[in-house]
Amino acid sequence: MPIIQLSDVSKSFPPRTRGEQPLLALDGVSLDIEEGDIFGIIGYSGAGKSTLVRLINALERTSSGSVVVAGQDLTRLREKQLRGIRLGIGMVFQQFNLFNSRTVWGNVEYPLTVAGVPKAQHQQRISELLHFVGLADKAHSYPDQLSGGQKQRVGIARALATNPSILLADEATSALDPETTREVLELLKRVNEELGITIVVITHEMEVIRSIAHRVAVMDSGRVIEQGNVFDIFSKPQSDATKRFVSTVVRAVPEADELEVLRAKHPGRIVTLSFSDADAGAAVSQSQVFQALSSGGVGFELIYGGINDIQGRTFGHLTVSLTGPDASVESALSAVRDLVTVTEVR
Ligand SMILES: Nc1ncnc2c1ncn2[C@@H]1O[C@H](COP(=O)(O)OP(=O)(O)OP(=O)(O)O)[C@@H](O)[C@H]1O
Repeated sequence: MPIIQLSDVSKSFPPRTRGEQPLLALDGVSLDIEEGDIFGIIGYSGAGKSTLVRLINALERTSSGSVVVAGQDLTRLREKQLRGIRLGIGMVFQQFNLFNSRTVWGNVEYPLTVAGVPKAQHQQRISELLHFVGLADKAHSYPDQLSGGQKQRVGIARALATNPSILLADEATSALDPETTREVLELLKRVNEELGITIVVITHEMEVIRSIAHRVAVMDSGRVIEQGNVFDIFSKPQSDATKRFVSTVVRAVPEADELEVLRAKHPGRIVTLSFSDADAGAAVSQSQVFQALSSGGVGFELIYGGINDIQGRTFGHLTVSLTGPDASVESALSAVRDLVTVTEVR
């Protein structure tokens, strides 16, 4: 049973000026997010990600379709019941949203007070949370005395204060440098693994998806255009938008301008060989591929690409230039096609 289930969800906003069409921010979105998962949602600006988050944490209502969170259909609940649902969902924001006038301790205490947790329990809970995020020594600092990464750690501690079962991280690392991003993503991973909290990560950065997500949905113009486990999406993206996202972290097929440079240097026939450990016998087939290529007097040179590791599994795209008599190249390639995917580079 998924902990979050969206079925055919649409959300439209009234037009900004009279006579215009309503704006369809979400258009028939269906998603199942399993308990214990780290689920990534990626899309460019305006794709509908934030709207989706606001439906999951019950800040907005759907125009049609249903949102079920922890077994409760939010579209059927009253405002008072929705408040209960919100308590079970922690939020982490891009701009941290801390109270600058309160200390780190005060920021983490705030949700405990709002939730009516007895004062006598605050001390232990806050201290536990600050230890968990590695900020026990900053309890009495104010946000403007902290680095971006430290601020986001406070944001995470605050989001965890009331023991939510779900954490929504909306562009949580987008304001951070790459090194700090890695630290915050590692912390989110610990939140998932050690505390068993389901995490929904909203981002426009594929590197974030690669680093921590188990499953991912790609959004474009209010729709989910592709979804699946992260390895499959990275190794075999289907839609153009997904391919563009993947190409930001994976060198697959050379772009037109790169190809021009490669062609000038390598006169042979250029093909890309795509490997994946999901293909049967992949470990063996790499050496078989190179044997097959070099047989029959065919020369080959690796000119572009690389092998990628996604959560312990490998795939790669290697572009090679093949030289030799046409018939030999063709026969080598037909043997190779039995082992891996071969794409002609034109
Ligand atoms: N309250 C609103 N009223 C009118 N239009 C809205 C409202 N909220 C969002 N939209 C519109 O819905 C579309 C989706 O916006 P949304 O903020 O969900 O996208 P996003 O993928 O989160 O983008 P970003 O990363 O820029 O926030 C946009 O065209 C946006 O202008």
